Order: sequence, then C-alpha cells, then structure tokens
Amino acid sequence: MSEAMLRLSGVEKIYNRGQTSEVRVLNGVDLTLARGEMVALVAPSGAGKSTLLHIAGLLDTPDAGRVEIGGEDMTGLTDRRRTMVRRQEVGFVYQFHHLLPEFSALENIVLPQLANGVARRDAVARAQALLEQVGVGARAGHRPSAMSGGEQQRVAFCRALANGPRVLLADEPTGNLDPGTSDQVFAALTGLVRGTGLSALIATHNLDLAARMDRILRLDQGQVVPG
Ligand SMILES: Nc1ncnc2c1ncn2[C@@H]1O[C@H](COP(=O)(O)OP(=O)(O)OP(=O)(O)O)[C@@H](O)[C@H]1O
Repeated sequence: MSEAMLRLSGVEKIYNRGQTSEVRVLNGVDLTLARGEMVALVAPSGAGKSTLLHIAGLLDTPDAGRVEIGGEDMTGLTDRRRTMVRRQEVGFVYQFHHLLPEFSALENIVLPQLANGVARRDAVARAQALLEQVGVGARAGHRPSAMSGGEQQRVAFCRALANGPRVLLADEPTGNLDPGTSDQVFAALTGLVRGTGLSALIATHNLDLAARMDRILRLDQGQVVPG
C-alpha cells in the first residue's frame, strides 16, 4: 500500500454558538492522502472546508479523532512540537496571497526558511529557483503590490513550499482570479507539486480544476465522501 502522508480519522469539530446552541461542523471525518497525491475537496460554502484544512494543518485541534502527518500521530503533542511540525511539514495557500507587503517576492520566500534555520545563501537560491519554476523569476525583486493577482498567487505557492513540506493545504487558491488566470496559476501549482512527492489537499469551487486532480472528495453533512 502507498505511504500515507496525511491521515484524519474520526475527526469531529463542534462550535458553540452562544450558551445553548452548538453546531457540529465535522462529524467523523476520515481522509487519507497518499504520498504525491493531489486531491480536490469540494463543498458548499459553510460546509466546513476551512475548519477541516485548519485541523489538518495543525492550526486548530479536533474535539475528537486524530490527525497523522507522515505517519506521526499529532494528538497530545506539545505546542512547541506542533509548531515545529507545522513549520516543516505543512504548507498553506489561501484565496488571498497574504504576502508581506513591505518585502519583495524573493524575501517573502526567504523569510520562512530563515525562521526554520536555513542559511541565507541557501534560502535565496531556493527562493529564486522556485520563482523561476512558476515563471516569475524576473519579478523576484518586486513587492507584491507591483505584481498581478496571478503573479502574487504564484509567489504565495513558492512561499508555501519554501521549507519543503510533505503536505500542502490550499483553501480556494484560485478563487480570487479570473478563469483564464486561474487555469494558468493552477498549472503552475501542479508543476510545483508533481514529481516532488508532496501531497496536496485543495479546496475549490471550480469543478474543472477539481477534475484535473487525482481524486475528488466532497464534504457532506460533516463527513468526507468520494466526489
Ligand atoms: N469560531 C467559530 N465559532 C462558531 N461557528 C463557527 C466558527 N468557525 C466557523 N464556524 C461555523 O462553522 C461552519 C463551517 O465554517 P467553515 O469556515 O469551516 O466553512 P467553509 O466550508 O470553509 O465555508 P466558506 O466556503 O464559505 O469559506 C459555518 O457554519 C461557520 O459559520
């Protein structure tokens, strides 16, 4: 059997709304991403995609169930260890790029590497190589505000991959782009992911993009089912 990079088992999440009402957003989510798999997560707005991605990426904890990354059970880890695993093993991409506005594209990819203990020279070389790979190498010195939306998002992909994570989690990564740009930016993301062994879970409303991934999963009534 192929190696599981991300596994969620029986994951539950309940939010309290006031003192009397609660909403069970995730109700026994089981999900496994094999090494190198690109999987689409499709769900109506409000179904709990962001909640699921945050739990999978160790930004939030489930009320029940467990999360394993690279075969390691994340339940009961110290905050310090969780932060370390998140920084090294998980890359995030959001609908909006969230790049640091006062830094260049290159620096936005260098900084997370420095925070992870990489030497500056190596970090710069990796950042430049990633930018070249997604076709924005010539923009390395530009600040985000001097780049197009598609270019900004490509830089955000590079930043997410800066520390060589094993798992990439993306929440509507092309949701803010027009259809043509969305296609190109998705192709750039695919180019970065394929062949690296990285496993990607990509939430999208775009069914054309979803159809280009290895599998489609649907979040339905708090559970993940084949799409
Ligand atoms: N901190 C919170 N407290 C209470 N309810 C919450 C909280 N966070 C999310 N919810 C509720 O949980 C449900 C799922 O939210 P979530 O953001 O995960 O959905 P989503 O599928 O990502 O939606 P969208 O596609 O619109 O971003 C929603 O009904 C939301 O209102």
